[in-house]
Amino acid sequence: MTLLTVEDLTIEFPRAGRSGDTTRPVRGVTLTVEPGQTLGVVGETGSGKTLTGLAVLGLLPPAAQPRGSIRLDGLELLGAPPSQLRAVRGSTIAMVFQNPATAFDPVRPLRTQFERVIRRHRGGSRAQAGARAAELLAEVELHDTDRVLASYPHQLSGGMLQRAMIALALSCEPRLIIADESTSALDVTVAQQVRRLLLRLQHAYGFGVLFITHNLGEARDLCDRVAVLYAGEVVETGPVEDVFTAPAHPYTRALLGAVPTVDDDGGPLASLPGEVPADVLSVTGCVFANRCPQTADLCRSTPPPARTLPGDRRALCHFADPEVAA
Ligand SMILES: Nc1ncnc2c1ncn2[C@@H]1O[C@H](COP(=O)(O)OP(=O)(O)OP(=O)(O)O)[C@@H](O)[C@H]1O
Repeated sequence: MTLLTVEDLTIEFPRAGRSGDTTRPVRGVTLTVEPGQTLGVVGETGSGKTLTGLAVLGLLPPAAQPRGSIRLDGLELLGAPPSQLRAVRGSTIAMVFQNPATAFDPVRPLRTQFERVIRRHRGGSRAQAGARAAELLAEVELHDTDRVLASYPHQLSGGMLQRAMIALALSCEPRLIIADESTSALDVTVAQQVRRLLLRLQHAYGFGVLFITHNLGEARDLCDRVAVLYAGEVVETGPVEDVFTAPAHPYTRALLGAVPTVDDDGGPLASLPGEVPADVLSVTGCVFANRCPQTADLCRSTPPPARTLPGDRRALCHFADPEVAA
């Protein structure tokens, strides 16, 4: 069974000071994650990546009004009671954040924090939880476990803390890990080590990963499939190698054109000429039309359909064509 299915997810916010008026920074997002698979969610800043991840976690800001469907192992999460969502977050889904320092309590040593989480999940004594914490730290290649567990967060390097956070995430034996820019704050070498670690753990434990990043090189390094977001919509999805070697959507082509060498340490997305329309809801056709090098009259008048392409791919474009890029 598919692990995570997000279907037609739209997130609306009331517009400040304008009664009845709304913004819709996420519109019609559909994506899936299979067990043991990593789906990369890539896109420029403000494209809706984080809101999509927060919606899966049931942690959207209170003003957000989501609709659509988010199913985890077949269980509908959108609209589920808060107690059920808390239970899912404590067991089935874990989150790895960009800044591990903020995920840990700064005034408690790691041992206390690990023990609390492990005992909440598994029960048992403090000694048993401490032993499990040491096992988990060894699993993420932090070997001086006594010293690490006795440390306060500020006493560890960013890379060590990120590994510790992955260990904490593993402690609940998650089926899905949501990693939001989880290596962006690390230097290139440490970031790559952490990505390799995630891959190794994924093979060992079989969890799925929703990997949110603005870095195409990172997505290519880690992911099986990719979903490209533009202005709140998934404009292209497919197997990562196929999408990156022969992108079907002009936006994906433009992104890849802006980063000529998408290798292991490929940089962040370069900015493209032009801007996302200030009010995407007032756009009658395709929201990328004002920046697209291939715009036709049809693009300005009619929203593009999600076109299914060979090779388990989809693109939101009237003229989607993976051959164009080849
Ligand atoms: N609490 C909120 N109220 C209203 N609008 C919001 C709120 N949070 C986010 N948004 C809108 O949603 C858009 C998408 O935000 P999101 O954080 O998902 O983008 P992102 O793709 O993760 O960007 P980044 O890479 O910069 O984190 C934002 O540009 C903003 O317009």
